[in-house]
Amino acid sequence: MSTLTQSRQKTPLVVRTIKELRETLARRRSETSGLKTGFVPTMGFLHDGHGSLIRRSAAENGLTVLSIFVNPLQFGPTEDLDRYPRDEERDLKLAQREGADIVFLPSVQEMYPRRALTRVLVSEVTESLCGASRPGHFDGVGTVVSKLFHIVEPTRAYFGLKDAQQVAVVQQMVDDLNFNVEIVACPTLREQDGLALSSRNVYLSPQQRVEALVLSRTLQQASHWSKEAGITAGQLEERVRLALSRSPLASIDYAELRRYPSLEAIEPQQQLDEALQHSPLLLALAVRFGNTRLIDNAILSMKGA
Ligand SMILES: Nc1ncnc2c1ncn2[C@@H]1O[C@H](COP(=O)(O)OP(=O)(O)OP(=O)(O)O)[C@@H](O)[C@H]1O
Ligand SMILES: CC(C)(CO)[C@@H](O)C(=O)[O-]
Ligand code: BAL
Repeated sequence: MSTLTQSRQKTPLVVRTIKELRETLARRRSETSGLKTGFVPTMGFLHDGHGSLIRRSAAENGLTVLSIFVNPLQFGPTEDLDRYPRDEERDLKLAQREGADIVFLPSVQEMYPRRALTRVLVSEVTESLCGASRPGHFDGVGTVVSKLFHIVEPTRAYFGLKDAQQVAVVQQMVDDLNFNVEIVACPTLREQDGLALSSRNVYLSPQQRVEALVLSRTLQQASHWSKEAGITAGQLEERVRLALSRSPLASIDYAELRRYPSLEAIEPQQQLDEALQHSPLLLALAVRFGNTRLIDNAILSMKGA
């Protein structure tokens, strides 16, 4: 990864209002016909996982818009909205380095100026995993992503597979509501030791940071176990929970195998090789270390797929 001090790109334009963003986009589009817009929605405190999304967008589109907005609607009342990490100056340097053209940084007042009465609710795919353990979370995500898509009108939007359920929810919403945007699902970037990059990693104490490796380590083991002849979904989940529970600081929120992207449940007695003939499977983990909740996952596909 290049250093934050490198600045080979033009300084991105920072825009804080919807009106200015719309006017800027209209101007750029009228100057260049057929201009493709890539969009990377984030909550800021950017890391190289975000960087990989911005880089890909910049490589695939004439214009890249990055949004940084900590969306209150997707946080539960006891969650970390108030202490969510923020560093605008550092974010703008990373945005510049990775090739963002416009950074949209709205205030809460700008995004939700009046009593907001409309919500975008996606059913079924939101009812398990993070949707079950964070009630209302995906209503907030669906609502803000819809608003952002209406404001930016992107050709393509880039989302990370670390949040695999979010990708499934957004794709479902785009299909159901006929948003004219291509959703691009991007692989999870990891630290050298395997920990998935996440803004919330900053909350971890040194000891929790070491213990947090149990997520990626267990996912790797699970990918080997999934290839054992005759292993069932229930057996795999059981081994995964046992491996996670060996870490003294880890408290399991969920560790589940589901079909992907439908997120349908799998019968525990179903053999994996049989289940995989119908769709890929998502092995999704959410684990707490003290007050910090981390997620990670692996998508299992048929051999050679
Ligand atoms: N390690 C990563 N690799 C690839 N994409 C990522 C990674 N981490 C986050 N993203 C993606 O970046 C986008 C913005 O995510 P967000 O700003 O919530 O970052 P985050 O690191 O996931 O934060 P948090 O720690 O709060 O979950 C999402 O599409 C998310 O999936
Ligand atoms: C997509 C998103 C920016 C919506 O607030 C958020 O859920 C995130 O950062 O993944
Ligand atoms: N990356 C998902 C945003 C959230 O945890 O609220």
